[in-house]
Order: sequence, then C-alpha cells, then structure tokens
Amino acid sequence: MPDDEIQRYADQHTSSEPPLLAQLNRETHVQMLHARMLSGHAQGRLLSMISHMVRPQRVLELGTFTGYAALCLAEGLAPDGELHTVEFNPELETRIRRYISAAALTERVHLHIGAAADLVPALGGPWDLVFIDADKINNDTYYELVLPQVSTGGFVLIDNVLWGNKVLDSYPVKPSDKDTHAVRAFNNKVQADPRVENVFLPLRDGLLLVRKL
Ligand SMILES: C[S@@+](CC[C@H](N)C(=O)[O-])C[C@H]1O[C@@H](n2cnc3c(N)ncnc32)[C@H](O)[C@@H]1O
Repeated sequence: MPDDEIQRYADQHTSSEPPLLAQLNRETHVQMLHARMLSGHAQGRLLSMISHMVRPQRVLELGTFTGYAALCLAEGLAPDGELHTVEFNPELETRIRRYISAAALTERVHLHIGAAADLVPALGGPWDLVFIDADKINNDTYYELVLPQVSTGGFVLIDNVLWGNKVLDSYPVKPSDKDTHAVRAFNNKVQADPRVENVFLPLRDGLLLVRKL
C-alpha cells in the first residue's frame, strides 16, 4: 500500500485540528514559502497528545516558523505551565504573536527572536518537554545544550529525522550534502546514547522521541 494512502487513512482517523490551527495551517500554505515546514494535522495532534500525557510545567521549542507546533504543545501545559519558543527569522514575529494572542496564550507562550544557540542558555531550565525543530545541521548542538537542562524523566522530540528518507542506507548521499550527513550522524548518536531511551516514529518526516534517564 503506498505511503501517502496510509498517511491519508491515518489523518482521517486522527482528531480534527482545532479551528484556529486549521486557519493557521491554511494561511501558512497560502501565504508562506516552505509551508511544508509546519508540523501539520497528524503530527500536531501527536504533539498535543504527548503534551497532554506529560502535563509539562515548562516546554521549549526551537524553530517556531508560524507557531503551529507551539500552539499544539501548549494545549497540554500544566495549569500554571509555560512554553518558550525560539525563532531566528524576525519577519515571522508579527504572525506568530497574532496567533499566540488569538489562542489567548500571551501570558503563557513566550516568543524569543534570535538564534537558538545564543538564546537557549539564558532561558535556563528545567525543561519537561523540548521540541527541536530548527536548522537540522545543528540538531546535535541543540541536543547537547538542552539535555543537561531536561528534568530526569523529561522528553526531547526531534523533528525531520527521516530527512525526506535521505537517512536510509539505500539513498546515495553526496559528500557535499552536509545536512543529510548531520541528520544521519545525530540519529546514530542518540541510538548509542546511554543517557536516554529513544523511539523513532516514521510519522510524516520522522519524529524521534527521547526520554532522559
Ligand atoms: C521546520 S520550521 C519549524 C516548524 C514549527 N516547529 C512547526 O512545527 O510548525 C524551522 C524554523 O526554524 C527556524 N530556524 C532556523 N535556524 C534557526 C536558528 N538558528 N535558531 C532558531 N530558529 C531557527 C527557521 O526560520 C524556521 O522557521
């Protein structure tokens, strides 16, 4: 059975997006380049589900884009919990803030504009749930920055770990394709990391679930 048929079936048997997220998803696809970067329906519902399971006090997201995943992750926050999200591109700020406000989350969702590696140390910890979804070549930098700040038993999720299936051995990767080499090396490193347990979910473009021991 083709993968997209399975994906369609999975979408049809996943709870619908809340109306505000459906609007943001549509708006992103109509108005933005690279709209595929947005987590989307099924992955968004998974992020929300994980957040509801963890009931995190503090969530960190690296790579906000239009704010879709941030709003999904915020759905399961503990009653006095907060989410911090970091985005490099200042042109995205107005739209992100508009949606945080429309979701009535201005007190609990904090947007930081700048480079993740510069801003994360000042945000401190502990984090109960981290979503790494920025520039993939730096996955390992972000992982090493945040892992010491993740609570024992806390979770780190890393997106796009299939990297368009280019991580597979059958894909002939060019030496110049630095992103693919970085994603492959990062996935292999986590697999061998005694500090964590991990599950690789082949959902959408691949989501790696990591629990800190
Ligand atoms: C895949 S998109 C994020 C999608 C979003 N998490 C979602 O699921 O809807 C990646 C984002 O990371 C941002 N980004 C790239 N490099 C970054 C950096 N060094 N620090 C922070 N954000 C960065 C990009 O501008 C882009 O908006």
